[in-house]
Amino acid sequence: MAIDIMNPYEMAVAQFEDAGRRLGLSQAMRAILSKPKRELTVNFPVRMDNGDVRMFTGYRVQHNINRGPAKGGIRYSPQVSLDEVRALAMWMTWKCAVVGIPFGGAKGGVICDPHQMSHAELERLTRRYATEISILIGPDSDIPAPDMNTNPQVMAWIMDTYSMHKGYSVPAAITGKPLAIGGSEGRLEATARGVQFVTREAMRDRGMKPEETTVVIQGFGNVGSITARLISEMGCKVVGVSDISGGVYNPAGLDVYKTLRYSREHGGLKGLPGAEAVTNQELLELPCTVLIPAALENQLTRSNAPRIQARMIIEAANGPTTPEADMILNERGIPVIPDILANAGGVTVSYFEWVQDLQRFFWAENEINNRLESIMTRAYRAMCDKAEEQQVNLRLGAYLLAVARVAEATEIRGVYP
Ligand SMILES: NC(=O)C1=CN([C@@H]2O[C@H](COP(=O)(O)OP(=O)(O)OC[C@H]3O[C@@H](n4cnc5c(N)ncnc54)[C@H](O)[C@@H]3O)[C@@H](O)[C@H]2O)C=CC1
Ligand SMILES: O=C(O)CCC(=O)C(=O)O
Repeated sequence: MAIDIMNPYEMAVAQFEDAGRRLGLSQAMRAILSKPKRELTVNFPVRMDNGDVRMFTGYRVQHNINRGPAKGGIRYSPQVSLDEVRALAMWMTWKCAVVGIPFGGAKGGVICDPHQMSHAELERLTRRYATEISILIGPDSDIPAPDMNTNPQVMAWIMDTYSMHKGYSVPAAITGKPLAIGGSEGRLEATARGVQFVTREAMRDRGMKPEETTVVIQGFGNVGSITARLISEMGCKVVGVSDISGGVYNPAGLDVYKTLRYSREHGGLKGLPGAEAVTNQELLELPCTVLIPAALENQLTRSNAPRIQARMIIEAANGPTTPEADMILNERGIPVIPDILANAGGVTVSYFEWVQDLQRFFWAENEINNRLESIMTRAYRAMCDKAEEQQVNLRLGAYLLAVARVAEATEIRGVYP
């Protein structure tokens, strides 16, 4: 591990502690909120297509459930670790609190490489993992959703497996499902749409005109690729994008629709005609107005933060910026719109999906998008006001709001003596 790459859980605790100290939370409250409430590790067998049986390890961590049922995605990746899932669960708690939706925070993960598995293997892995974590999940207790390398199909298998155990369909047990089984209009685009609303507000505040704004996006999956489309529809010029295979750059602007089609047809961005190939590290340091990390944690570190040329960073990924990089960017006057706010559009529409499933009453897409816009812009404004009032950066502004809400719920429930 490179020296400036941080353990994500230590990073999440450091960010929380910063807010906890400033809020004057008691030692007991800080101890409660810095630890996950429940952690489940499951080791389970899956029969592979060649007949072999392989063991897999998965996790489901609930950080806090004082404001409502636990909520958060499931990640499939060879790099998943318990500390990563702990961090992602804690970030979910603050995310739900900062946008004011009635959930606590959770996250799940399975150590696997879905790109090396067949559809049938992935289904068997998913169903077995869902069974193993079914002691925690449910519409009133813990509601999973997609994250990296999981999608509506995976959510459908989890919903089906959970429902098979119950003996009836329980759509509200999971969100991010296909529309045919109780998914919500707008959920697929929701995280990116939230990123777009927040980017638009942050640009307006700084007098950045879309036609003069260049954007670089790291990650071209659900969040990154749809963000690229929505941002270019806003009139901004997307000059660089990347995926795990590397990045592509054209200072004159990429044709986002052609790029999307190329990536779909070729299974990635590598070799995109009319663009210069760059590495993911080079991509982050390209000249641009707005940089949007939309892939992984630990991308902006103390090593590259001094060389970032963007005038503003929007964290579509969870945890892309280490606390050291945060300090450097802050000193350099580069605002960072923090993950817990910037990418909260996904969980916000997951909340709408859960409500619709519980009521068996579905809303139109424009209603979803309008409600999302109003929640995201209100939360963005509240974060800016808090940061201004306390003379702190935007991450701390968002944390002060979120942590205070979770601490208040914890205190008022009297869950500690
Ligand atoms: N899907 C959702 O609704 C939400 C996702 N997020 C966060 O957004 C980020 C992206 O998630 P999704 O788009 O859902 O995942 P995805 O699996 O759809 O896409 C991930 C993208 O990142 C790229 N990538 C993977 N490893 C990389 C590396 N080492 N360097 C550069 N690129 C790499 C992949 O090639 C892919 O293009 C994650 O941090 C996730 O936690 C946050 C909120 C909600
Ligand atoms: O939609 C959800 O419930 C959670 C999405 C997620 O995992 C995230 O916001 O990081």
